[in-house]
Amino acid sequence: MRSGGAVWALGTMSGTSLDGVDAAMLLTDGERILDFGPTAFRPYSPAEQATIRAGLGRWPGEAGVAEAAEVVEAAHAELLSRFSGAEVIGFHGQTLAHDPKGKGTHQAGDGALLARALGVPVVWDFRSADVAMGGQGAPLAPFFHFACARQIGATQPLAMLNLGGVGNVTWIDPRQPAPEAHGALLAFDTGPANAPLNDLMLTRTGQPLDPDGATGLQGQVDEDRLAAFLRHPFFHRMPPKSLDRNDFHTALDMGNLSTEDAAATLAAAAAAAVARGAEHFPVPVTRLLVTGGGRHNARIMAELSARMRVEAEPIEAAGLDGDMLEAQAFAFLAVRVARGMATSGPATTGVAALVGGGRLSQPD
Ligand SMILES: Nc1ncnc2c1ncn2[C@@H]1O[C@H](COP(=O)(O)OP(=O)(O)OP(=O)(O)O)[C@@H](O)[C@H]1O
Ligand SMILES: CC(=O)N[C@H]1[C@@H]2OC[C@@H](O2)[C@@H](O)[C@@H]1O[C@H](C)C(=O)O
Repeated sequence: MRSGGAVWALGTMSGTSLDGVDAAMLLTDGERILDFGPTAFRPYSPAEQATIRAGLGRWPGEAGVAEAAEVVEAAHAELLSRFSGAEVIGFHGQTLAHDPKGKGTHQAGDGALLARALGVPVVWDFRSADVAMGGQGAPLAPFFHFACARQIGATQPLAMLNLGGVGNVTWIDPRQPAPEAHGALLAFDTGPANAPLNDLMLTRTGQPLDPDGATGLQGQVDEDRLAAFLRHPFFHRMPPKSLDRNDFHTALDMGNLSTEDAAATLAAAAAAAVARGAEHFPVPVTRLLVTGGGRHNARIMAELSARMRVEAEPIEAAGLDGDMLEAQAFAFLAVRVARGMATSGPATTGVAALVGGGRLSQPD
């Protein structure tokens, strides 16, 4: 990869919802976004998804992990071979386990193998260095969110909220000179987002999600269960903080509630968790831009607008692509890693100092 100026980078994300792999091209110098390029999505087949699911919660060397990694690598190799012109690839891999204060963080998939298969340098293992230095290892998108805020011409503090399996929010002050600057960012995982709702829908209806929030829109929120959920110790921790996909499993038991009421309650829980998190924002935001699949859930969006002092808008309202933002983030971060720039800091992961995580593997 060239050492200066903007380059085309190709980023990927295989998220906690296990639906598939996103890939996106980005023209960037690691500071600014010069252009957005083509994007693509490759779903995991049910069999592939089952293999990955069997590896969830497992650590390198444990049963099922090698098989999950093979699925992840093959899916990425197939998807990424459809692109051309990238000088570097940012390969996130699939998080199987995340326990930053304990065993560490584990993303399945070998970037060195992909570099050889694709003939392009690959940056990967983005989270380990941050965890090794005492950080949460997540979220990592915030430095990219800062660049996005600049790119859309924001002049006042705003928030970008990703509602995937887990939720994560970035508070941004675009008046600061750079994401590393003191007071530019505050980021953290907000709580569970779609994962518990997907699990409920699958168990109760056989459908993998609540389409557009239609089921939740028909139900009533169980306020007692919501209040019990908000008593979880996670909400009493100061940010930055991060979550594993299943950290809230027992706190979100919907018992014998009807499917409609359970879906409404889980949608409200996702939104209430964000509102709780927003109490930590240094100053209130002028916009709440929502990315990730949860922005399609009308019940979650309505609950967000009701619980925050600002309307929740899909990030498309600002001209950004809510399906591809995470993949674009890892394209951006790959360029930063390759150029020795920081990818996280005290305000985004709680790490002691600015860190440039990630390993760079050359094709030969
Ligand atoms: N039309 C829709 N209606 C309701 N929910 C939807 C819709 N489309 C997507 N979702 C929800 O969004 C989820 C996928 O979101 P996304 O792709 O942002 O997650 P991810 O990137 O895998 O997760 P994470 O960001 O936690 O790693 C789906 O599992 C589903 O719950
Ligand atoms: C450990 C891990 O993979 N975390 C993911 C997950 O998905 C959403 C949320 O939990 C966030 O912390 C993170 O991903 C995004 C892309 C991030 O690092 O910014």
